[in-house]
Amino acid sequence: MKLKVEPLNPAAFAPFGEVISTATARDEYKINLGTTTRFHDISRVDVGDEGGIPIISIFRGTPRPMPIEIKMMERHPLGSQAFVPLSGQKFLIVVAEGSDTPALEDLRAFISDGTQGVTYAKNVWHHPLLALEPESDFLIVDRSGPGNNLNEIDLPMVDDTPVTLDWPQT
Ligand SMILES: NC(=O)N[C@@H](O)C(=O)O
Ligand code: NI
Repeated sequence: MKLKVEPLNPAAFAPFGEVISTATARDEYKINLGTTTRFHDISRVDVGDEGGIPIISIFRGTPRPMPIEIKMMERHPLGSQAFVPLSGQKFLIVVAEGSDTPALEDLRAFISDGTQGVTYAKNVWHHPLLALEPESDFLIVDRSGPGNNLNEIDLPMVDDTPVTLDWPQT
């Protein structure tokens, strides 16, 4: 099965979480004597269940071998997880609707233009980081704390072939 890669946009991504960009701030105003613009309250961090705390990490991602195969998904039942590219790099996002076992038809794929990050809402199925450009860093905001915050699942194959991607025509 080939999964169509869509340009990332807030409306399309809304069932899965939030797009993080200067265009998606809930408010925007000047601070610091007008020298800085605050893009305020872009995305929410939802990590407090079962005593979780928010932490900031950096993931240094390297591209997956091409053609990228989508063989598994994961979710974090106790917290959201945010990815922000730190050097304007594009990256791939694969998510699935619903909180039950994801079926292939529930999968959606998006590509960030490099100015956009994402927050996966708590318990949303997603593929672990899919970097597309040579070794690039991502700021991560997610949860540290007790309890199991990771479910993983293998995806079915069709005719012994894993899900691959149908990239937009450039
Ligand atoms: N394993 C880990 O911390 N990262 C994943 O959750 C991911 O979504 O990349
Ligand atoms: Ni994750």
